Amino acid sequence: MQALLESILDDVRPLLGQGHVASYIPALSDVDPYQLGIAMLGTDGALYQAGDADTPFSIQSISKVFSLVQAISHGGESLWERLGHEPSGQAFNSLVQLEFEKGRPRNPFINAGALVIADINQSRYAAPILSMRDLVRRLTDNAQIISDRVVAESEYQHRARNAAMAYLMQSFGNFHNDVEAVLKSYFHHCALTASCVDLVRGFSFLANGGRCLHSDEHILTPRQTQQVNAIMATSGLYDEAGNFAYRVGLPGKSGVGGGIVAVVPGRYSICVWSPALNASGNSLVGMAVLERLSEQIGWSVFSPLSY
Ligand SMILES: NC(=O)CC[C@H](N)C(=O)O
Repeated sequence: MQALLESILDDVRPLLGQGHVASYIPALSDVDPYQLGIAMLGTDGALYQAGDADTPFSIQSISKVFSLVQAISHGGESLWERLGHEPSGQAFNSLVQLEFEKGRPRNPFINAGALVIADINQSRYAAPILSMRDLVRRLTDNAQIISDRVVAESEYQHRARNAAMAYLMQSFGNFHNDVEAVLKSYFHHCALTASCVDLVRGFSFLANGGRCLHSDEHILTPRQTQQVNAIMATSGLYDEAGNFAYRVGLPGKSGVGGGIVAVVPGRYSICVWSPALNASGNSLVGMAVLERLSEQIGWSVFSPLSY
């Protein structure tokens, strides 16, 4: 497995230099686009890593999975009264559908949906920024995880689009807390910084029936785990979710920091990171790595041979 990861990284290195780092968040535009790392954690505890797998990066929308898990664990099914679990077929920060559908976001992994989830968590926690950071520290088994204040501040300065979504939802009665306060929480969640190795630990419960691998903590029920994986598979890569299902065939979640997490249910959590993005805001080289991995090992939740 180790040799395979190394050879896949060597294989895709010529693609480095294609795509663009996210520049609409100025603090992310300075990141060196030539970085590339991968980590994989088996449910048997075996950890494999290659390239820049220990380098922390901005997890951005990967945090939307942690926020959803937090909301499910205190609210259960009731959150689906405020948003759906249908793919959107739109960009992660699109506004059009939101007005047509009367302020009810399609799913928790587009920005509008994640803002509703952040609003739900804001109602529940006295210190929403810290409670999310602590959840991520617990899940990744890394007490050093922090939210990068420079990134969070930069996102807040350039919040117009996310603010427009939140105020639009408020106008439809689907936003309960102070919009500016929820935006700050949301940006701090996006600005959490973690490495590929941290994130494979952080996502191990989704490969392991809801139980965290290192602590055996029960994070979600097996049924809830399957449901979160299903939403990742249908909506985790925004308007590229179909392409990801076709090319990779695993539940996945991307972020504009260039990270993509994928889950092989019952077997592995995987995280690949390379900062330059394609037109849908997903890591260009990350997609290529996961495609080769899935091709060479034959993993896909759509293939009977892999299970
Ligand atoms: N796709 C992403 O990673 C987007 C997250 C980013 N913080 C935003 O709100 O725009």
